[in-house]
Amino acid sequence: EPDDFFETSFPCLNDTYRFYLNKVTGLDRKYNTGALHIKDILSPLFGTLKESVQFNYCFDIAWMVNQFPPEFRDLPVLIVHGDKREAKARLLKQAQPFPHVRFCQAKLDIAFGTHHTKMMLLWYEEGFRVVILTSNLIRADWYQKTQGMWMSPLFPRLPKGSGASAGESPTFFKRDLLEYLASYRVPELEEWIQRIKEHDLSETRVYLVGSTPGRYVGENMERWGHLRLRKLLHDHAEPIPGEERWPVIGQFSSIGSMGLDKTKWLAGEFQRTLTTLGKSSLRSDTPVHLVFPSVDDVRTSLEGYPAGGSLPYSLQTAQKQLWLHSYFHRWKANTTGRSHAMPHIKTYMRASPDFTELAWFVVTSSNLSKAAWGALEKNNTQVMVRSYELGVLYLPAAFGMKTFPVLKDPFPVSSSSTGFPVPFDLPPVCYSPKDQPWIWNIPYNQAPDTHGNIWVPS
Ligand SMILES: O=C(O)c1cnc2c(C(=O)O)cccc2c1O
Repeated sequence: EPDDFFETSFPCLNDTYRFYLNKVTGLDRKYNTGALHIKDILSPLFGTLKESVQFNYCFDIAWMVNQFPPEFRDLPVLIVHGDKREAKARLLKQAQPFPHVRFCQAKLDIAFGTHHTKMMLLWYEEGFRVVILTSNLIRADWYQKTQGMWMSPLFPRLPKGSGASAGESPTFFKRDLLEYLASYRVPELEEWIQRIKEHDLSETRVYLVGSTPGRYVGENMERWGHLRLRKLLHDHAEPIPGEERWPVIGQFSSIGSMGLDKTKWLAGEFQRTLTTLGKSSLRSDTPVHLVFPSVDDVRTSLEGYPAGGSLPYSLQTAQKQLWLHSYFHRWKANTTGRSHAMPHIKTYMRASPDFTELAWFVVTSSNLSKAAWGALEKNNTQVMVRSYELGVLYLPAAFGMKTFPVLKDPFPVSSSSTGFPVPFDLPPVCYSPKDQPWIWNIPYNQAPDTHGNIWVPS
């Protein structure tokens, strides 16, 4: 069975949580044991590929084709993207030399919406696998950044004639994945919805947290974005004594416009979601730590200032919300050797006051923005989501635990550890008074980066 192969070929993978970081070039090898490159994900050791779908935002088609092993390199690949007009034309032109690469344009009918979702559907001779990740399909996203993924188990085919509800997981992942795919309302995904129905996804222990553009009312308000997360935390997490002292941590690589003060969205509806545990919710006294790289974090990174090209926080947005910057903490990841590998991963979690336990953990494509998570409108009777996003929620109950212990030293990996491998250092470290959040469209010419260069955006 390939999963046994999985064990023998990748003995150092953590298959408790199936949460992996991307390999980073230039680190001591110790910090890459148990990390995966895209070529590892597409390796025959994980299954004998027949066809795949790549949902993403940014694509280098020639580079992507080259990441498949030669024996899989001309198998059909469907690209699900959000490009329109000239951008769509450029994308399709990239695939001219590759007739096996086809395209599906996701509908983006609400302004400023983007197709951020990053997911691989891998259909093998042996079954089916899903990967939900944070990396674009471009070389730079797999080189010297901190990125993450959830890799599903190998889902075997169901016996012929199995009922529609067969192969469901305790977290209803199968239903939720099918609903997410159906939300695109495109013919190209129909055959994939059918294929997934024929497979057994029952070993899945994570909950799916997606966003699909739209304006939702009534029960539909809880299907996507942060109200989906709130519903899951309400239904499947337990209240914790003294929970108001359990900090929320949000970590992301971009930031949207969130209004003139914290009550407009962040400390209101979004914090109400992040502080929900069972019946209890908005704890306005709960500490909220936001992790976003400072200018110096970027300047001293492996990539240098160019890392900031993937941290698109604009001056226009930043200057409208200076109140936000008091929440900010540095990017520090000595635990994974990734302090100088700038984050493109996005994670959210609820930690104990001493940061030794987690009440839950999310890895997702969603940055800190209303577009991604949704925002309430019309006196809280409607929620508006602009973008496609996808992530997974880890809840201790789904792993037979009350909380997740935080794994102190995730590298080298132990395959059966019950500690959760949080990718950056806890507790997060506050910005010093001199620290500034990275802003990508202003010059930095006072201090050279690791490559001796300055940053002067055009
Ligand atoms: O991974 C993504 O989904 C994603 C989306 N957008 C951007 C932008 C932008 O939207 O201007 C700029 C730089 C990087 C990204 C990026 O990495």
